[in-house]
Amino acid sequence: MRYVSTRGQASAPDFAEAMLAGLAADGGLYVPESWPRLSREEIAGLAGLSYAQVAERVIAPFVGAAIDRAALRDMIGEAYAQFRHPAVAPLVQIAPNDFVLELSHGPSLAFKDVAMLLLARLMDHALARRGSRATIVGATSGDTGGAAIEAFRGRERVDVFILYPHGRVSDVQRRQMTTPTEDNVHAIAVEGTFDDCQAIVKSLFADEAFRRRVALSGVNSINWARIVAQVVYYVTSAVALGAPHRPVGFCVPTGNFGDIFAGWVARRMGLPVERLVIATNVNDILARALAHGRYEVRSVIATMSPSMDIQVSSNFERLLFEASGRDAAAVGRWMDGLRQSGAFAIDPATLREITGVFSAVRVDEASCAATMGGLLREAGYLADPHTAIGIAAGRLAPRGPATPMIALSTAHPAKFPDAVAAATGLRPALPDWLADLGERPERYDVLPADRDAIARHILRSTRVTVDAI
Ligand SMILES: Cc1ncc(COP(=O)(O)O)c(C=O)c1O
Ligand SMILES: N[C@@H](CCOP(=O)(O)O)C(=O)O
Repeated sequence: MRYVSTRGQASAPDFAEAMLAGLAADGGLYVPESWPRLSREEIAGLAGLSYAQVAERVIAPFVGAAIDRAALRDMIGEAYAQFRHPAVAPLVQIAPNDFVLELSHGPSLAFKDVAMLLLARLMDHALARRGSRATIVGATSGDTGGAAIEAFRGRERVDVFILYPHGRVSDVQRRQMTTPTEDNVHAIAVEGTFDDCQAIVKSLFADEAFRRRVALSGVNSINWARIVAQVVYYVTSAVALGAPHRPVGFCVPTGNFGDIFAGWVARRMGLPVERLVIATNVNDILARALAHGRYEVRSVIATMSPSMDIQVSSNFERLLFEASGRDAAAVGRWMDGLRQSGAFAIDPATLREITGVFSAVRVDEASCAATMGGLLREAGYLADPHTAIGIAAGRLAPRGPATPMIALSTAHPAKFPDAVAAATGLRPALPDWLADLGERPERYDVLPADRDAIARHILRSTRVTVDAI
């Protein structure tokens, strides 16, 4: 399978190259040249299979000949054996037609584990075949960092640098990044927002000399391999509720738009998804964009769902590319507008395509807290603030009366104990393997939101430079 960039000026010959590149050389994001399809019969045939078996069938067409099928099967098997629930991503019913898809049974207690544990194995495999190594640089608003550090810690072929906004992640999220002792992982507290961190990462990717010098790669959802692994749970959950014979809706707590874009991919492959609901907190750029056709960056507001405190929602670019009929020139103009003035207008035809499938609902802090409290009282369900935003948005979004709505539970409540305790009166405890997290020594560097300072820090610290390859 060949991959093309959303900006039209770069391509990758296969899955492995697209994965190792992370971001395309023209600044765009990779998507497959064509979309694989799952027929109704193939979808029906997934019923009763294990999560790993479904994952292999969904992921294999995107990987093509780049990785041997038996090796892919082994890596998938190993990755999903790390989950603490036999179903990997179990569905919980909270009302007659409302379900929660729990994605936080992995080692870092967030949905990021689903993709990251596989990505670490896929990258190792691709690097070993090339006899090379990589420096991974990622930005996190809280969860990607912990999952990436967990998945890549101690791996010989990669050094990992994670940029997070200083003082804007929860204590548990920070400690997951700062307490691992392996010397191939580095946490950097950036004096800025997540958007600053993400902009710095993108600008490092745009620096060809730096990119080559450190063999740069990425683990954010700008990396196609992240998205493809996330498609799987849309398929397993829809099939569990009757697909292909019964359509479903999904509501997804959204920040960087990677998770919900994976839902769009599942639909594009043939899964009967009636509606995809973008759930945002008060950082509502996507809700405003869908309502008014204008994507306009504002200042980030800190909330009790910090992982969604994002303005520049990277994967929206992939949706714009698809919804505009793969008009790379238009995407280039929109992204130029965003860089120059912090805004762009979406043309009416593209907006119609988007709103035909997606709805967007903004959930404020009071509704988020009320949803957490109500869920515990009425359904006995303890949700974290991100999940609560998804559930609240699903209740407010337009839907057919018979269509089951699946809210994605993206994090474990114990990652946000203060917010959960304030809303419910219950303070969730960390699971056994993280019980002493608060006592482990921390190790991190604090740096200004300055691209050059961060580039120098990475160059000084990485063991991977082209001279060393
Ligand atoms: C707990 C949690 N929920 C939701 C999101 C938003 O997901 P996405 O960035 O894929 O839209 C994130 C961050 O990515 C997260 O960590
Ligand atoms: N919410 C994310 C932000 C980065 O998203 P990604 O999916 O693009 O890695 C986080 O928790 O770090």
